[in-house]
Amino acid sequence: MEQDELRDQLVDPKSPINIESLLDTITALVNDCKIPVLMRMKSVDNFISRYERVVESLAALRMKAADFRQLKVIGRGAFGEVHLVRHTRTNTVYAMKMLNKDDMIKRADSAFFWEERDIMAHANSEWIVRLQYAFQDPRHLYMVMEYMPGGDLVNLMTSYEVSEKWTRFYTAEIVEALAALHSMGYIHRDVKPDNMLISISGHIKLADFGTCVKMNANGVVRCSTAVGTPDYISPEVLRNQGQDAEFGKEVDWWSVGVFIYEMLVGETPFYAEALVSTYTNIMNHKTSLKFPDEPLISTQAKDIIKKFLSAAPDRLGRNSVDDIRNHKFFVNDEWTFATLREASPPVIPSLKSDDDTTHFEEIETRDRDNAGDFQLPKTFNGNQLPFIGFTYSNEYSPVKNLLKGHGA
Ligand SMILES: CN(C)[C@H]1CCc2nc(NC(=O)c3cccc([C@H]4CCCN4C(=O)Nc4cccc(C#N)c4)c3)sc2C1
Repeated sequence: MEQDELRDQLVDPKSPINIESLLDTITALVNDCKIPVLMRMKSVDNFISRYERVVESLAALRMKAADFRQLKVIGRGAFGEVHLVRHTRTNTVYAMKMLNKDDMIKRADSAFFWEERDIMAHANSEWIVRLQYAFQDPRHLYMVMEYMPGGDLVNLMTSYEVSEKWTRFYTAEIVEALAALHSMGYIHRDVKPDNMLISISGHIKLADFGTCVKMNANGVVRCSTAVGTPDYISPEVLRNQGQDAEFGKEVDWWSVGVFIYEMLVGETPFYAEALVSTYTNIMNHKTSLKFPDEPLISTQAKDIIKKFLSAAPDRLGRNSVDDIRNHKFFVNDEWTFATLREASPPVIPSLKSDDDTTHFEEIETRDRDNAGDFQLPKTFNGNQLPFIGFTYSNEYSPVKNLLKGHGA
């Protein structure tokens, strides 16, 4: 490998040997070896005494949680929370997602975050929430993302009576967001109003990509675990519980059908008290899909819902997104799919300040006795290895500039 080719690799955010990944590696090795039992071995003890100080000074130079002031908890998921934070150096607010490494190691579930990191880091799309930084410490992964002060569409649906006009706008924006994600080669698999966030301008962005999976060359994924939220899950993903299923991006278009129905009717089409009944309704969607007499729903709205909530081979969007864009449901006199970004959204969030969180539900802080549940491993488990390479910064860090010969 030539000299300048190696240097290019060291500064390429997509290279597995970029400088951030190499610094992650030495940090992970020290943290995984700094265990009393292991340090009885001469080689480990010598290594730690040479590198422990180096890694500590490195951590002080790199991005860390202490660089951000925690303002409010604005969301919670299976392995962590999202906090509204303010970056002390730049005074900018961000949404910072923290994932607990212990939980992921314990449940052997420590790979799902790569898709989320890569999509938000490299999408470069106005339809996808942007990742500003990703970093880590021995206990957590951190994703510093743009703050979406309008909250999610669940919050909007509980705050307003959503008209067909509004539904048309938000559906069109989600169609463009999913088209962007699919064009990157990913399927979302958990499209639901919770993952549709409203920006300061009132336009929508897709968020929470933990369930995303990369399509193969034929545009399908083989994966048995049924991922997603019951109400929005497609029949083909449900049917192949456990077995090795093959499905494509049309699973996301099914969820859009559920979303349109929910915005217009006020509840999801296959909802039932018992989860197993919801599944039955989804499997029998041909007969279970019903439209109530109230509220009145236009024929074109019913038509597009039926075309999304149909069997995978005939589902709208299966062949091309244009089949969706050309559906008569979207015909209106204010915008087209080409001018959507310039159209004025139904709701422009009213905000008193850059850290206004009124559009987010109150979340009780979970007082986890952090000290309690963290025990030092007894031997080398390599618990830090799954997270090497996660660190990312979308600006040139001083180190990268140095390597590129631009000076500090
Ligand atoms: C089972 N395995 C395979 C994996 C399947 C996928 C998966 N996803 C997880 N995900 C989480 O553990 C998690 C943690 C915090 C927040 C959130 C979301 C859910 C609530 C809000 N949220 C979110 O991402 N919000 C967000 C995102 C971006 C910007 C803004 C703002 N403003 C807000 C999710 S854990 C896990 C296990």
